[in-house]
Amino acid sequence: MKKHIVVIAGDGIGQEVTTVGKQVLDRIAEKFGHEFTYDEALIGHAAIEATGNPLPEETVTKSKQSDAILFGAVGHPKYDNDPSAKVRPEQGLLGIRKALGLYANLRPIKLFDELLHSSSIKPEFLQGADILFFRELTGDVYFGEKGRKDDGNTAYDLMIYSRYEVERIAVKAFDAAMTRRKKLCSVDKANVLESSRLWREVVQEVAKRYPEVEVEHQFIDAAAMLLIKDPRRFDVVVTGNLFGDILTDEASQIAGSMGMLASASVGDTTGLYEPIHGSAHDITGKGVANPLASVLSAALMLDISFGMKAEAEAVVDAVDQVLKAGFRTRDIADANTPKDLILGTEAMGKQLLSKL
Ligand SMILES: NC(=O)c1ccc[n+]([C@@H]2O[C@H](COP(=O)([O-])OP(=O)(O)OC[C@H]3O[C@@H](n4cnc5c(N)ncnc54)[C@H](O)[C@@H]3O)[C@@H](O)[C@H]2O)c1
Ligand SMILES: CC(C)[C@H](C(=O)O)[C@@H](O)C(=O)O
Ligand SMILES: [Mg+2]
Repeated sequence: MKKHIVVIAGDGIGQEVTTVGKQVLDRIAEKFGHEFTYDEALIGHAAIEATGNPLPEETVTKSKQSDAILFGAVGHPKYDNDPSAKVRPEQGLLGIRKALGLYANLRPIKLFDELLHSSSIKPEFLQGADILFFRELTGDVYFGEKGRKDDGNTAYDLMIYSRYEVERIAVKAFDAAMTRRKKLCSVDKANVLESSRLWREVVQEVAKRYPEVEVEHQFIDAAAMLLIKDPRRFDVVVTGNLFGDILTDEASQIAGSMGMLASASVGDTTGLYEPIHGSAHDITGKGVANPLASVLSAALMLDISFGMKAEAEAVVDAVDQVLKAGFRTRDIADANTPKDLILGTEAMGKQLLSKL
């Protein structure tokens, strides 16, 4: 199959990890007889530096014309420490999600067996944990009206959801639950927020179309607690943009590290595949970032956008083999990991390629 992929590496470790993600895609193409062509596009701080705009029009055009997008990360300390900055790298990411109508962000929480004992959570609470988050991605407080009033002394971000926005993400989540363990947990704050009461109402309506799915509703505060206390109780979780952002960073500790969590942002058009982590200023340029989230995002691309199941499985299997062989990046190593098995980004990539 011929596929055209746009690589939007972005900022910080985004550059380092997408290099490995792309190498893995190349190896898959070679191994399975596909032809993948690539283009690059700017976003975030890198785009601001080059064009003054965190999301140049050209990036949107190239993305729309592609078959899939491999995304790295955006962010720069310069803006994190300057709340008054009007132009920010993160606007690039939010903008491309909106421009491409990528309303569903699938974040699988997959714990590789080999990492069971290196997690900060006790293995007896973790073994067998397997959660698929559906984070709504183009609505909520992220995209509601925002601003300042009273001479800048009051600020607001409107938390807003429309029925159709909740319905379409709920349908995707229920459809996925039907292919899994048929359990769905919807997370909101309906005891306080009106937008959450609409959320719950719509999820209850959609649930009637899926009588086989066992549905529970949890408030975000309780869900955050249950995720650590008993991760195995969850199968599919559907939630809003902000709650999903926070809960999945928390859930990264079930998988071992932020560097292990991949995601697929899908909707109306071209899918965008992005690790859940950011540009990680603290390790940028050190060559120690874990590339597996990018590699596993590439696997999601193969599966979801290209329908290449065997190819996707080959990638996940290679990750599994590398971990079984004992190799670790720093973030997933523990006190028992021999020093010579702790690899940098590039060396981890080489190990993966050797398994493919
Ligand atoms: N999708 C995105 O592009 C995205 C996501 C989150 C944060 N950000 C941006 O990234 C910047 C840094 O934010 P942050 O520090 O809150 O979050 P972060 O995800 O960048 O980093 C959080 C912690 O996880 C570690 N980490 C993250 N990815 C890793 C990897 N692949 N391997 C090893 N360790 C990894 C980092 O070193 C850091 O200690 C900010 O500017 C923020 O806005 C972007
Ligand atoms: C950088 C930021 C805009 C982004 C988000 O909040 O969606 C990030 O945290 C993520 O999880 O992809
Ligand atoms: Mg996040």
